[in-house]
Amino acid sequence: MTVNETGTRAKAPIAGLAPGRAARSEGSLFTPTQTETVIDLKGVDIHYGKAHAVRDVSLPVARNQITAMIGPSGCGKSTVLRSINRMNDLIPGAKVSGSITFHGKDIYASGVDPIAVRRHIGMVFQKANPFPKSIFDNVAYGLRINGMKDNLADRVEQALRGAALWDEVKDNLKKSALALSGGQQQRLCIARAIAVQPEVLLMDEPCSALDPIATARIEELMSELVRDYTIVIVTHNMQQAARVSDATAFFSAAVDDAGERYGFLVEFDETQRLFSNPSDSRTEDYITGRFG
Ligand SMILES: Nc1ncnc2c1ncn2[C@@H]1O[C@H](COP(=O)(O)OP(=O)(O)OP(=O)(O)O)[C@@H](O)[C@H]1O
Repeated sequence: MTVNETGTRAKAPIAGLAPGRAARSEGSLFTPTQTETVIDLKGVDIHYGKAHAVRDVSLPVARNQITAMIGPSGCGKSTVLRSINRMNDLIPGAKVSGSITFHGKDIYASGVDPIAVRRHIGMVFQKANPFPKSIFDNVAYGLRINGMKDNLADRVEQALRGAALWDEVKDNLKKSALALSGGQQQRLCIARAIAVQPEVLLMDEPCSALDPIATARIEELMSELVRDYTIVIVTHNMQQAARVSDATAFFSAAVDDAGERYGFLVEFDETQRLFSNPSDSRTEDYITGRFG
């Protein structure tokens, strides 16, 4: 993603991205048609060492939509999310196979720089993780390391405005980020993520450490951000998925014949339909609380 003269976002290919590999699986049950597919997972398998943690996931992510991933603990939601911007590369023994494309280009192709991938596909974590630096320096961090140092103050302001935090911090930009409340810290992390103008934001349970008021604020913010960004969120909170997302992927876990536990995608559909009329009984059992 590059910033043009008017400050609007323009798509730019990631240097070194080659055309996508052939997909191995048959695709998911539902393809969002309203907007273009930005990220496309096809037949994705993820191992941690010998453990085959996630099996055969196919999932298209549509532009300017919120795609939610829900499911019981340990079914692989975070693992799949991390594979979308190559964060799993940082985990020793983690291996992703199958095809994950960004605008049709394979993000795992040789020659693709994972740091460039993460600049286009940013991430916000479960627990707000501001650096022990000032509010300004937290937001400026990614800009500096990516060489985006022109108009630094303006870019920081825009990111803080985009994360709905500017009015609360504009007079205290030199204050330590660690002095902010939990909800403010999470919005600061969102500002840090959007400062480098990514196209996609991955959010791994961004509200799980927040109180209901701070959670509502982040949910409201997500509905504003989705006008400019494509968002994928992992959440334990089904009500949250139902409230904020356009499409929902329900994951579950099973044990294979060898006794090994693995996660897989059960159903992917428009959020409203998945929650009101799921096509798989396992989804219905989960959303109605009968899962056991
Ligand atoms: N860093 C890691 N090293 C080894 N195994 C891991 C690692 N992270 C996750 N796993 C394993 O992969 C599987 C899926 O875990 P993951 O955290 O992706 O599930 P999840 O659905 O996000 O769970 P939760 O909702 O509890 O966060 C689990 O069996 C887990 O133990």
